[in-house]
This record gives sequence, C-alpha cells and structure tokens, in this order.
Amino acid sequence: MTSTQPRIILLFSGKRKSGKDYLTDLIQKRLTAEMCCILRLSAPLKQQYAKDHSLDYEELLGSGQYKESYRADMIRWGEMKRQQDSGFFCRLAIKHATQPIWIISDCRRMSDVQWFHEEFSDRCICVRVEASEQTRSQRGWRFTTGIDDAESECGLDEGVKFDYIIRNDGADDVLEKQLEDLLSLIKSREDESNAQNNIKPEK
Ligand SMILES: Nc1ncnc2c1ncn2[C@@H]1O[C@H](COP(=O)(O)OP(=O)(O)O)[C@@H](O)[C@H]1O
Ligand SMILES: C[C@@](O)(CCOP(=O)(O)OP(=O)(O)O)CC(=O)O
Repeated sequence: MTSTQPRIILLFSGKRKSGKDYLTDLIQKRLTAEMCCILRLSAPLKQQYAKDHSLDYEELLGSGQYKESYRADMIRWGEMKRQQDSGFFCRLAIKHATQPIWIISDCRRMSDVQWFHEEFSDRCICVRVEASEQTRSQRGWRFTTGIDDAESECGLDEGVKFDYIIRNDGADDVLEKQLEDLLSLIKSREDESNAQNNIKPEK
C-alpha cells in the first residue's frame, strides 16, 4: 500500500475533452509537485493492456488517435477487471503516492468514487469538469457510439453529489476565479482535517 496517507483527495471526472488533464495539471502547479500528485486510474489499465497487446504505453497515455483506436477494447477489458475487483485500478494507481494531496484525474464509474469514499471517507472532494459539446468538439471530440453513450463516459452523470463543478469553456478569467474558489475549498477542508487531528495549520 502507499507509504503515506493523503490529507485530501480530489476526485475529478468529466467527459472526454472537457479539460480534466488540463485543469489537474494547473491545480498541481498551484499546489506544487511536492505537495500534490496526479494519479490516473487509466494509467495501470493502459500499462497492463499495452503489455498484453504489445502496444506503446506512452502512446496510450497520449491524446491522439492511437489511444482512441484502442479505447473501446480497453473499456471492455477494464470493466471485466472491475467486475472481478472494483478497487483493482484504484489500488494500483495510489500504490506509490507519497504527497499529502492526491488528484485522481479520471474517475469514470460510481465504483471508483465509492472505493475512495470507503477507503478515505472524510478526505474526498468530488470535482466535475464541464464543457459544452461545442467546446469539446473544437478540442477534437467527436461523438462515438458505444463510448460516449456508455458507462465510461456516463457513469457519473447521475448519483454523485459534486463538491465543486468547474465550467471549462475557455474564458480564462472565469476559469481563474473557479480555480481560486477550488483552492480555497481545498484549504478549508485541510484546515478542518488538521483541526480534527489536532494538527496546527501551516502558516
Ligand atoms: N481552458 C482551456 N484553455 C485552453 N486549452 C484547453 C482548456 N481546457 C482544455 N484545453 C485543451 O483541450 C484539449 C482537451 O483537454 P484535456 O485536458 O486533454 O481533456 P480531457 O482530459 O478531459 O479529455 C487539450 O488539448 C487541452 O490542452
Ligand atoms: C479505458 C479508459 O481508461 C481510457 C481512458 O483514457 P483517458 O483517461 O486518456 O481518456 P480521456 O482523457 O478522457 O480522453 C476509459 C475507461 O472507461 O476506463
């Protein structure tokens, strides 16, 4: 298991090309890599899938057509693994995490969210990234039957109480205000956690 327990876990979700990677990179920079790590549930999935199928793992981590051409079969394989063990990819993703703040950048299923809430009940912040279909299309998204109408993209459309929703349609000033609000929420949750554990807040 992990060598340290996290103080805060940000559970990010959002549709393809909504900006999950873009925003989590921005947030990690604000929090610094010393304090915050980005963990992807899809990373261990892609690593094993690439090994099993003699594919390029780095290309699967990318954002090009290579990944898209294997997405459907990766989804199929990933869901089979989750049916056997819903926490399989969650445990692998956090295995080497040491920073106090974790960003899980790609939650897709209720089982992902439920696993983290069960393991780290009082430390999770659920964040939804939203962008219009027009914006997503401008970023290269095209609706794909069997992908965009399936659990991988729709599994968290209902039934989740998000702590924060980021509208990411491109207006930098609107985004900046939302990032500041989210960082304030993170700080307040940390202070609450510290108070509960009698830890003096950092200056
Ligand atoms: N607010 C933004 N401003 C500029 N480019 C953005 C913004 N949000 C997303 N992008 C760009 O849109 C594309 C998709 O974003 P990405 O974070 O990869 O989406 P996701 O991880 O949700 O599929 C990337 O090229 C990214 O750099
Ligand atoms: C099989 C996947 O894990 C592939 C996810 O790949 P990315 O996380 O790269 O996807 P986006 O960034 O949203 O485009 C999806 C799943 O249902 O597990």
